[in-house]
Amino acid sequence: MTRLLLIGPPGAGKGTQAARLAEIYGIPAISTGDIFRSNVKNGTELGTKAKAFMDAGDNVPDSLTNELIRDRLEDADAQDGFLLDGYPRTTDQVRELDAFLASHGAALDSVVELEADPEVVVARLRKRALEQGRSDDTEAVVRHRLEVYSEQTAPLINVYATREVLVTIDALGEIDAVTARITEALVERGIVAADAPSR
Ligand SMILES: Nc1ncnc2c1ncn2[C@@H]1O[C@H](COP(=O)(O)OP(=O)(O)O)[C@@H](O)[C@H]1O
Repeated sequence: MTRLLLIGPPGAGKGTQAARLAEIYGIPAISTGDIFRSNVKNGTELGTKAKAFMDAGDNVPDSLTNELIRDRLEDADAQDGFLLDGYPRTTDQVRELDAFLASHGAALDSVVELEADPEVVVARLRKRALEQGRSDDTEAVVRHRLEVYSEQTAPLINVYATREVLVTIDALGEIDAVTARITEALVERGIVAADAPSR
């Protein structure tokens, strides 16, 4: 049973690491960004409401996001653990997640912060824009997403540090090396068993 959360600026590699950690630990990776994007693609009501915020690089309103996560965390596959990527992003979302977990008698095991220099993440996102063409990867929107991150999301790192669940990982370097840093740190802290695979 592992309940993990990945936090870090856009472009730090949360999505990439989330997919790998989910596979290693056999838990679902739940990415609010991916869920919103698939709703936009499928033209759902939620997608229609979220699209303008996403294209501007702003957070989707907490009410929509909280509802979506509440539903997703009720799914059968999330009952034995999960890895949240991109949620919570605001103090209101932290309160919502705390209340949800408390009402299920659960708590987060660890919050993994992926730390990366802002200029490096801008460069990474520019490269991704060329390769994948995400509509929120233009330079101006990327810079705005970084501002939104430092204003609304970065303060959450202190909240989790105070609760002593924070693990800070250097997100620079090879993808495999970053995954290994995370899995080693989780073993060191006794959050996952030492015989769990490390890659
Ligand atoms: N927890 C959330 N709360 C509000 N909006 C969100 C949340 N997660 C994702 N979004 C929306 O989806 C967009 C893309 O999110 P994401 O894929 O996590 O990208 P990144 O972290 O790389 O900026 C965000 O800019 C925002 O509009």
